[in-house]
Amino acid sequence: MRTENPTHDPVSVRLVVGAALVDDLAAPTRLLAARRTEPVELAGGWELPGGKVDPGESPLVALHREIAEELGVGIVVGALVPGPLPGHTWPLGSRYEMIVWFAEVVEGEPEPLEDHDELRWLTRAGLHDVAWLPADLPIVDTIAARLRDDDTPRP
Ligand SMILES: Nc1nc2c([nH]c(=O)n2[C@H]2C[C@H](O)[C@@H](COP(=O)(O)OP(=O)(O)OP(=O)(O)O)O2)c(=O)[nH]1
Repeated sequence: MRTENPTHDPVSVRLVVGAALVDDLAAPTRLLAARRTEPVELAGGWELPGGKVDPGESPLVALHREIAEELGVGIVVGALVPGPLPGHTWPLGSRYEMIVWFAEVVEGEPEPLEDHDELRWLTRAGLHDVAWLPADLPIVDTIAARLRDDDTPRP
């Protein structure tokens, strides 16, 4: 049985993988945010697509699996979004830690197939237009520092 663990002991904390999906890994200007549909206490909160690593599964395999299941796309994975915990993970409350990579869609168009009911591509200026889950706020700030301002002319 898992125990509550405020110190993020990796033995009892479950690893979650997340994708910071950007429009272009080489020159990112937009980040994909996804609105959760469950559980009820998290529904309506915005997050990075991803999910729990299955027992015996490698984190990168889990990332590709979760993104294919949730969004129906293939991705290429870039650099880590380095978190403050050992292994560059990010704390998600006391039960989970998340490892986050930048990634870019290389096959398909993202759709909210599973676990989400809306997707939005956010520019750096609009990153806080959605209500991120609380644990995601420092992650989003770190991603923001890597995004370029979107100066593409719009019709
Ligand atoms: N995927 C994801 N989960 C997050 C983020 N922020 C955050 O607090 N969480 C929490 C929500 C959940 O409690 C946990 C991840 O679980 P999940 O529900 O996404 O995992 P899963 O897709 O494998 O779901 P399940 O099959 O176990 O139901 O981490 C985030 O940005 N992305």
